[in-house]
Amino acid sequence: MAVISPILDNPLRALGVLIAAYLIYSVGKYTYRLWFHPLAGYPGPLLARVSSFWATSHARKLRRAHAIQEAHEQYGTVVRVSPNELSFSSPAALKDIYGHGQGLPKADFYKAGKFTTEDSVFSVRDRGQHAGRRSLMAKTYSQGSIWGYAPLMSEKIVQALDQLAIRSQGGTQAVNVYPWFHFLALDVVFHFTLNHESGTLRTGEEHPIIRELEAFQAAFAWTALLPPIRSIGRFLPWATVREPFTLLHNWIEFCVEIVRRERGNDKRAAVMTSLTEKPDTWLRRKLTDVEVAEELLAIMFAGSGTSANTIVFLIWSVVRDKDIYNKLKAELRGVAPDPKDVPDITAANKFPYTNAVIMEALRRFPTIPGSQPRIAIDDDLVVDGHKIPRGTVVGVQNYSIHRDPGIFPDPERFIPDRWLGSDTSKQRAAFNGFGTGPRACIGRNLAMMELQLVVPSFFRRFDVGMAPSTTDADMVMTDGFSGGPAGKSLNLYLEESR
Ligand code: HEM
Repeated sequence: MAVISPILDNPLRALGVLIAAYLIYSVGKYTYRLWFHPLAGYPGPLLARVSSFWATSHARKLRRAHAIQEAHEQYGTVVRVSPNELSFSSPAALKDIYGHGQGLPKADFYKAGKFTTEDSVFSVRDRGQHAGRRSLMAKTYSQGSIWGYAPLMSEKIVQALDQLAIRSQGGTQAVNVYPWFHFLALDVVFHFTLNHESGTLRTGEEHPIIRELEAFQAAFAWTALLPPIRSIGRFLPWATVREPFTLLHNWIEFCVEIVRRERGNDKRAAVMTSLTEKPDTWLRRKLTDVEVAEELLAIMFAGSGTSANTIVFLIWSVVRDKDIYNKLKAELRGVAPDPKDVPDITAANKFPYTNAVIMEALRRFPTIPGSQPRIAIDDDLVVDGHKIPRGTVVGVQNYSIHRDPGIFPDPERFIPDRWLGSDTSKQRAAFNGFGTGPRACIGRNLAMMELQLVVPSFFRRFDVGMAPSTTDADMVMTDGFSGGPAGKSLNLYLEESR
């Protein structure tokens, strides 16, 4: 006490002691992380090795995946991207992290991926709990069930293309197709989950849920940075923080209300039936209204922007390359005599060049571009030959593995032919657009069907020209966990084809 009281008596001296203590603590922490941490031997940007600030600052600028890719180009296939996180970029790592047995559990990062206070199949981290929830829905997402939904999806595609045709006035007016493919993708998942149409395709007016979906991205980013903000965000005085959480709250209320209403409806959507009828094997009871709503919210988020942005990037890539455009048009003229036809899904599944274009769009523009972080829970984990300490966060980001020049030569170029050779097994082993293993995309069949129906229908129906108002900067991919074009616009001239 005799030593402390002269310090406490003098506020300036007390402040100096506090600052000195903080500096000593920080120097100690950074020295440990740099030289004595179990990951100290891994290369990476200096700031990333001592602090998570490097990764979070790039995340806030929506370019975390790009920064990590630059680090891979500089340091190789394994990079330390945070004091406790390694990013890998090899097919072997894909198998080691996501593929084997049950795969590694998702990292705490996914806690931010909850809409309500409950977990969904997307956010849940426990492997047993995940298996229970996923098995409830697996049949609804099988290819057989999804293909049964093709006629309804085709109707929606015709609605969307008709709206584009009206707005393009015979090819004389540039049309921004970006919102229309978002309306379409949203209406598809809306109908799939809620058995209702959102109305946007008929009226051309944005459904409030579109803004609410966008708001979730901002809320997700804030929550990943500062978890407690999730419960207080909508009461805060700052509009930039308050607004996304308020919109998110409205969206949750809307979904819970629909679940309450739909439970007793014998014409409810198949996904709703699968979530409400049988007990969850892990919980050993049926799901509550909020738990069902959480699943629906997750599906709408995971299944709309991802598909829509893939379509937008694909169209842009095709229209700017005359050879690819002509090859695609030639294939489609050969298979669909009527330009206004939406093809049958069993036929569309086999259009060779169209499917190569789709694969190349999913490779070049993976709409989940960043790492899908997992946690090492055992002491004996080996990833691509590296022994990984327990507790380390590990991941492979699609933005990087899809740009491996050894597997995809000239990776920045859009080259559908790379999917058409006699042996494409190397490319397919490195393709991770829908994830790998037990946590891979449950909606893959729905997304693929959407791409396989939209792409031929759009390019068969229209002769397409790029409007000069579309710039390369508009089409730079942002990474806000899901990736999209920065400018949120793709302006095109669309003339009815013959
Ligand atoms: C082109 C479109 C799509 C792409 C590129 C895509 C990609 C992915 C990827 C990479 C994952 C793994 C994420 C992770 O581990 O963090 C994932 C998971 C998931 N996706 Fe998709 N997705 C698409 C469309 C859809 C659709 C249409 C739905 C639903 C209707 C959907 C629902 C989900 C769900 C629920 C998960 C979590 C699965 C689990 O953890 O068991 N996705 N998706």
